[in-house]
Amino acid sequence: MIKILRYLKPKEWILVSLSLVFIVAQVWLDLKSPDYMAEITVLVQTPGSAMRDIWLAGGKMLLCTLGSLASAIIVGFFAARIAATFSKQLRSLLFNKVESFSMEEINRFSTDSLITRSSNDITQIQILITMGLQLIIKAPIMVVWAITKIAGKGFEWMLTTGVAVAVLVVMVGFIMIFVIPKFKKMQTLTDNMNRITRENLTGLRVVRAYNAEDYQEKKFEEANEELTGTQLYTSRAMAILMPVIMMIMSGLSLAIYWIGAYLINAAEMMDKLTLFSNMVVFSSYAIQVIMSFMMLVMIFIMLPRAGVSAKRINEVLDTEPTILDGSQIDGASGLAGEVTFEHVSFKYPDAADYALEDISFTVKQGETIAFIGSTGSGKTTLVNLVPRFFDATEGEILIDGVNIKDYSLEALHNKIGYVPQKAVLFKGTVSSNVAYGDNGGDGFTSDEIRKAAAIAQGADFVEQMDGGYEADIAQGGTNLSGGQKQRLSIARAVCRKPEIYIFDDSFSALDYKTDRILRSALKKETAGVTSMIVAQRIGTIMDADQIIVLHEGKIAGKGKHKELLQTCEVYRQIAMSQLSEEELVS
Ligand SMILES: Nc1ncnc2c1ncn2[C@@H]1O[C@H](COP(=O)(O)OP(=O)(O)OP(=O)(O)O)[C@@H](O)[C@H]1O
Repeated sequence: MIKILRYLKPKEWILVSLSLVFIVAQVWLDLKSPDYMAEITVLVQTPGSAMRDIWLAGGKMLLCTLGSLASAIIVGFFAARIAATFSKQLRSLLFNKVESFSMEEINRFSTDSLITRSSNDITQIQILITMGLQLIIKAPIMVVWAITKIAGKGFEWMLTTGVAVAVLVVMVGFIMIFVIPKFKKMQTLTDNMNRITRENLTGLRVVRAYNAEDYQEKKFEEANEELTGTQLYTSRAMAILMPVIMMIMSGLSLAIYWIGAYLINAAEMMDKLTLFSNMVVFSSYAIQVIMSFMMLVMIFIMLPRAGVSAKRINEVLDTEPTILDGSQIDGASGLAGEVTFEHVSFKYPDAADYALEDISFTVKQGETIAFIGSTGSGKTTLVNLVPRFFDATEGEILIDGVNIKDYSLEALHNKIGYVPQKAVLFKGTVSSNVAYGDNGGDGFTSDEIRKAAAIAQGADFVEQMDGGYEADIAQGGTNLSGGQKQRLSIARAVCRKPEIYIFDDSFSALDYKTDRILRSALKKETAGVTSMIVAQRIGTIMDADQIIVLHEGKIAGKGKHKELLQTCEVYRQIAMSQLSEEELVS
């Protein structure tokens, strides 16, 4: 918990210091009140006291109470401000950190856990600061101060107060031993709940189509029950704790007055008044001591859960991304768009086997290289190494003669127009989706957006949409068909005018005719740009300058379509399953 406080800004520390001043003032005022009460008690018991003096003492007591109230309100305001700005700061830090993560770190934490850490965990810290700042500072000061006030005012009363505090400490300790592990579990269970809810919402169509509502509900119910059970356990423990503290507090008052009655009874006439006044004052201070312990208990309730949350947030913030930024901006001159793999092997983190082994090839500027192979042969993995979504385990990848690790990530990504297997669209408009991101230039003009959409064969359907290029796109592009989404995704890559295109099975959602027209438009309009194409269809890649046939992560064949038909059995089998006899021999 302490570690996370390093993210508090100086301005917030100033507010914490000011809160400290007001809290000390509040404690002083709270502990001053009983002194005036003792004064009033003595005045009332002393014959011939002036009414004016009683009013004066009463007035001072009232001022103390009002002062304490004002201080509490001010501290409350400060605490709310510190908590809100600190949460904002943590949210931004987490967001930026997660953005710098490679797929390895994201998979390690899991998306659901990262969402809980950025929302629920931060809320726990916010609650602790809002409610706890006052208590954390006030309780210890109050305990020490109140004890010094009552010290020496009567051994019997001190002993009674000591016993009450001891009972309280044992009770709280006992409950905490059982409750703290549950708080830790609660955050993991919240992750689990988020995972199931998210899975259900994103896969809703499949859930319905397969009548899997009951199955999903059962999964949800199990997670929900477990979370509720844990919450109930902790709430019940706390529900026992509070009345017990109140009982100890009332019991202590009763014991002080009871002991007081005996002491006053046995005392000389002259000492009775002093003893009575001491008893009244002592009981007030003793209540303050117990109240302070009660505050400490509340801190103990909030602290473990917030502590767990702080640890989870720190875990993310302390994680160093495995993909480190280089500094190079430009590649070797005259090589714009050249990609070389030199004996590249790759193993997914925690995987036993290599997904790619000893891959070597070079594709020159303006050429098209295609990757084909059975499902799971490593095609996506291979192209994902180029934008450094993962780093190669062995070997080197060069772009324009420079190792991709030496480029700044921004410069590297500016060279690439990446179209993923599954089109990703963001909430906004057609234009904002096509002119997405930054390519290191001055942004994109509407002509460039239209041209990119036309090359991607998307102009016709965009113009028919309500609002054309300003038409709304729902989150995830749910108001578009698969092929339309894919075309906008391709237009986005075209619009940034990259040196290298990466099409990861990006044409599969298009019909054969559109696929062919789109590729010929791309070839014509973007001559000089290197293309790396992953495809399942032979028709999509048979014109490529170079085809790499992958089989179980290794290169099974390399060459042009006709050569491969002669030399590569894997390729021939794929081709035979897709092309007619005439197409094969032509
Ligand atoms: N994130 C991951 N973690 C661990 N293993 C993975 C991961 N992604 C893919 N793999 C494994 O790596 C291998 C290659 O997967 P890849 O997605 O590259 O295949 P692919 O040829 O693109 O398949 P497809 O044509 O079905 O898209 C597969 O065996 C797969 O199980």
